[in-house]
Amino acid sequence: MSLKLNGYHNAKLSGQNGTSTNGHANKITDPDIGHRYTYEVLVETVDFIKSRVPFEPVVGIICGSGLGKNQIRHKNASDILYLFSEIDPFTGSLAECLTSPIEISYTTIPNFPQSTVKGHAGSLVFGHLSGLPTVCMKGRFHYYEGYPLWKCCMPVRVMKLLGVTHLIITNAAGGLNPKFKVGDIMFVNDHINIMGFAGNNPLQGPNDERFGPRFPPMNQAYNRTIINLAKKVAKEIGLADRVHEGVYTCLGGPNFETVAELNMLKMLGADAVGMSTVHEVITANHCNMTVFAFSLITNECVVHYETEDEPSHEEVMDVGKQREDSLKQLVTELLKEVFHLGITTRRG
Ligand SMILES: O=P(O)(O)O[C@@H]1C[C@H](O)[C@@H](CO)O1
Ligand SMILES: Nc1nc2[nH]cnc2c(=O)[nH]1
Repeated sequence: MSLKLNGYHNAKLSGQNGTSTNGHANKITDPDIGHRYTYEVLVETVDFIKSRVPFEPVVGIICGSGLGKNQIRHKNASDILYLFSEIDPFTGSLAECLTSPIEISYTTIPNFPQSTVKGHAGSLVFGHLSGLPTVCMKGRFHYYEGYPLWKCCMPVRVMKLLGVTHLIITNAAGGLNPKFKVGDIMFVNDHINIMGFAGNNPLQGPNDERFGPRFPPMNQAYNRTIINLAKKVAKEIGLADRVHEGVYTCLGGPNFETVAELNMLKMLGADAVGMSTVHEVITANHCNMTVFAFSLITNECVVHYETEDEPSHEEVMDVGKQREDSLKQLVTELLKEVFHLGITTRRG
């Protein structure tokens, strides 16, 4: 059977020549786990990107809902889209902070999934941020779009192969912690992988040691030094009373949670809930990237039946728009500090 994925034959995605930890050849027959991106397929994607971008990014940024939606103005209709006018450094989406940007639409990148969600533009933007070569994902992939977790996380491995050592992951999330207000920022210090409890993990299936180990640790998934730097930077730019630290959890979505579910998540120790990030963080840690993640609290979770407020994606995007200037300033200033200190990757 020959299925087509983004114009590339399934066979190309299912070579499965990764090393199995028990020494046996990987013979995949289960159709659900047999169509992953092999190392070689990702190299093909990376080669395409490298042929269009004249530098290697060291910083990767994944823009959350509402934080990566604006289209950069284009000079022509080709697959590489050059910015031609100067943009105010603190207006527009996070990607607009990049100087001399080169934007590549996901639709033109071999093997890349496509964005289907409002507020997720669907392109990679390359440029410099705080003087550092950076790639920014304007639009991420979610499980509820119909993508399996390994596919949602494919761009993380692409970034790794492009040279990215430090990944900044942003998301929009509902606040479970009663201290959190709409518009606050939560630096993620840990997560609860609820989808993983049921065995749904982006690393499920054959392990290719060229990416990372079969059994990666996750107890230091979020770089402590960067969280502390982010707190310092937040203070310096006047955000001290709007930032918190906390535990993020992700559900599959697309529906927002019931009152009973939210109360359960609170009891479990989650401070914010969203529909992304956890699997990206797992994939990034697996391949030895240094991770910093933060949530923009776009709504307060409704934990009482008497409350009539309802969350909506429109509200999520509106809050993203309102807070994007602060977030951009935070990321820009933080990056200066991170690379001044020279923080190394997890495994040296
Ligand atoms: O991509 P993120 O995690 O920032 O988006 C959150 C979760 C849903 O995609 C969306 C709901 O409004 O916001
Ligand atoms: N699951 C979930 N995702 C969100 N993204 C933004 N707000 C929310 C929320 O309340 N719940």
